[in-house]
Amino acid sequence: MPELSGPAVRLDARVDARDVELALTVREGELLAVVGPNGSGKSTCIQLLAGALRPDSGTVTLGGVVAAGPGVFLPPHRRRIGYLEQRPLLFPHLGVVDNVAFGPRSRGLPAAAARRRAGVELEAVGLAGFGGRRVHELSGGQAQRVAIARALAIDPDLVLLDEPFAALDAAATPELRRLLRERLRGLTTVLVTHDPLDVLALADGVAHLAAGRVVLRDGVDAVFQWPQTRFLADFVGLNLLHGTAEGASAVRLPSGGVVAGLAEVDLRGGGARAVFPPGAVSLFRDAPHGSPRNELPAVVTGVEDRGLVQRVSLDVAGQRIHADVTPSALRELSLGNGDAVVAVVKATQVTLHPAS
Ligand SMILES: Nc1ncnc2c1ncn2[C@@H]1O[C@H](COP(=O)(O)OP(=O)(O)OP(=O)(O)O)[C@@H](O)[C@H]1O
Repeated sequence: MPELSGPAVRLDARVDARDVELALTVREGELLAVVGPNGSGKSTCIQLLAGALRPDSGTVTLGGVVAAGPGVFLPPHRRRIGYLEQRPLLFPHLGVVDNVAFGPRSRGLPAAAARRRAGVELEAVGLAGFGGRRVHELSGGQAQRVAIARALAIDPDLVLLDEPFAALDAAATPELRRLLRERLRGLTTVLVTHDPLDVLALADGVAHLAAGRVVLRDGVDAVFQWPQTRFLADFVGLNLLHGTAEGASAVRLPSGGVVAGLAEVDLRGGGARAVFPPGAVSLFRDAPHGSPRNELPAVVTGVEDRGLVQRVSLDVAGQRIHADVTPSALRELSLGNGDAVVAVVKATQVTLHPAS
């Protein structure tokens, strides 16, 4: 079979007035998370891809087609892009099914076929039977599901997600993340987010933007274990251990240890990650007897004074985690680099995620 030529998305474009110059590629079927501080260029990135903004120089290539470049500019409706924003922005004068059918219809599908397609998409987001509803009869979470159905009903070449859960109440978010994870499988996607859990649950890779430039492009595991910038370290703020799923509620590390936790999504075997905050880790010189908790043999690789807490960096058989301990606990343990310790974490403080 011939190799697919080039990435699904290639952005290499400059917007003079914003001093934004972004260069990045996204592989076919990859979900790339774009993160960065306020004003770093995340929205500009989305606008360039969507066709809401024309670059002053450079090119935007989508599926091998130049969408923007010297003498070329495809407006949004000529790009096959599924767009999901913080707010669902449904047409208030149309019913649910017509909101979803609008895209396929305006791309030339006959009315009946477009409505059939809309029905399939609504069913896939758990809203079978909601087609006849009015938009104002939906909850915030249901409206966002309709927006997902609408975004995917056009068979997009590229899906853009701009803080898709930011406006939802926290209780609705895990279910929607699960749904998006399932619905986006195999679709090339760019996700802008301020939430590390979105990155964990959805992303294959991460692009870190600062001052209008891509300063780092890395895999999710690497970003969590070895954040290369202060921003990323603060952004992730969580420990991640990579391994393979062991049953429904544990991850087996390559070194052999097992970390039990709580799984939001069915792990289904294969790669899996255990995630927990540094504050959930206690350190001991020797394994505490009879503890039902996760115990991980580790070696101290550094101690950083963070004011109220001391952040201890630990090597767990080649993977890195952090423990936040009080200054007095650190003094009691009198820890130094190279010391062997046992890191203990309660299973209820560990969440487990499938690794894509
Ligand atoms: N409409 C605009 N006109 C001129 N400059 C703009 C405009 N929108 C954004 N900028 C500038 O472009 C740069 C990138 O902004 P952008 O909105 O892309 O950042 P962002 O990462 O999305 O920020 P946030 O997290 O606050 O949404 C910033 O310096 C910003 O001030």
